[in-house]
Amino acid sequence: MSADLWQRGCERLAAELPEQQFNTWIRPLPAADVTDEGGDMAVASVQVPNRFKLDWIRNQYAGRIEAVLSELAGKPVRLDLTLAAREPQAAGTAVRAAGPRAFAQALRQTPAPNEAPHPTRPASESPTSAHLPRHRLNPALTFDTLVPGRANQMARTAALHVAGAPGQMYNPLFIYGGVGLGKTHLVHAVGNALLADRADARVLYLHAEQFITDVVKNYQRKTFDELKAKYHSLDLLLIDDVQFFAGKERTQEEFFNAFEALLAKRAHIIMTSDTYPKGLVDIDERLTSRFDAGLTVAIEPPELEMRVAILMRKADLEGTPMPEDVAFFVAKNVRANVRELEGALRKILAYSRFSQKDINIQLAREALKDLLSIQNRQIGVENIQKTVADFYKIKVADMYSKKRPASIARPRQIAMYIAKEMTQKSLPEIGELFGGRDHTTVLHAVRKIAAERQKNTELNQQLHVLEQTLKG
Ligand SMILES: Nc1ncnc2c1ncn2[C@@H]1O[C@H](COP(=O)(O)OP(=O)(O)OP(=O)(O)O)[C@@H](O)[C@H]1O
Repeated sequence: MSADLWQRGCERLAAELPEQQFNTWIRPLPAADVTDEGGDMAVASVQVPNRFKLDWIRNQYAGRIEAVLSELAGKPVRLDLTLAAREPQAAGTAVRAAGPRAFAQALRQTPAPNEAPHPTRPASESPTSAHLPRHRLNPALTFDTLVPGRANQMARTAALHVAGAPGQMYNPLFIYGGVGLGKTHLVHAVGNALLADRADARVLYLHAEQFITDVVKNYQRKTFDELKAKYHSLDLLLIDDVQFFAGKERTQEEFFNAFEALLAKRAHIIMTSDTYPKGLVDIDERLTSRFDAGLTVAIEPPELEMRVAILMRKADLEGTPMPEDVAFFVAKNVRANVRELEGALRKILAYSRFSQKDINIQLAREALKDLLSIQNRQIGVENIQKTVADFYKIKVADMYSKKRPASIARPRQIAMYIAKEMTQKSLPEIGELFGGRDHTTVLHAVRKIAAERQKNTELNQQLHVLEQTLKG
């Protein structure tokens, strides 16, 4: 594969995209590392400096980048976006963008001072810079483009309600769920809907990480009044991934102040997180109890019919309708979350465009060959987590949460043990899938349960039932 593929791709994108968009999002990216995957597919790996940029590029440009690279390479090229490691991690290592936990963990590894998460990021590079509208909403993420279904019914209904009557019921609204299930999409939808209704509404979308950055900046400059003026004057504050506040005391304090001020003047606050308020760790109780004081709703992984609907809808939006039988085939095989569905769809579209063949099951099977062969070989960790959580009557979210009571920690260890026994995944991969835990935690769980199984017949029996269910 030609080493300058990325360079040529960028030249093409520079010609195609508006200059400002190209300069903001594509030009600053480091050159991709392009590798062949089994000959008929290549992977272009690109490190992105932060999660906000990563999500934005994935949502806005990934399809286009893949299409351009595929055309230039003469074969399908998959784009693999990863979060670049921050100092002080060794240069060249990357934190895979598998979920907020992994990223939060990377953040926590940054050195003192306690709250200086981005010592190396120049202000001009921040996603809060003038390249974006002040509210920082992505106009593509609306209620119209969000496919409804059982999995998001409660959250969507509550969000619609808030968009229609902010500052009244369900304040604050707390939305939680696993990665890639549409939390970010939903909060943007509320902001966009409110602005469509009232163009002068003061709305702000922020990833929690950006709030932290703001607090640090104002702390250094001793400009807390500005910070207050900015946040306390809003009508709607949308704040994503609040679990990132963990361990950041000063940020929590400022957020608490903003929170109280906004509620007092009946502005609305919507937050998202990877776990429910009481499941948050290293966040002051004073805050978590307030998070829970309005309405807390979960977004679950979508069921089969919803996955089919999402695929068909997104394919339509791309201008390449997907036949229903193909959508069922893909949805049956790609189950983890919507982001993965989007990835599968992109692969199929790129494959179809490149080979100039219509989309059918055969083509989908070829495009998703790698993914399907992995799945056929092994039972998914997600399935293990669900089965074990059902069996011990805990929430699936507890599998990724940092909660430690024995009633949760034990089923989690059992799930890790089964994941090691029944899948091909490595200890670090399993740790990652259990909320970004260290591989030594997984190893400890595996050894502990394996040893106990020898002595404890009741546990052995339970494990047996679980294993049969999973094989079933
Ligand atoms: N119901 C849905 N209909 C259409 N698109 C969806 C739906 N749910 C999620 N998506 C899409 O899936 C992708 C991932 O969603 P989103 O970024 O909102 O997930 P998230 O829950 O915020 O994940 P994370 O915790 O990783 O930030 C987005 O491109 C979003 O538009």
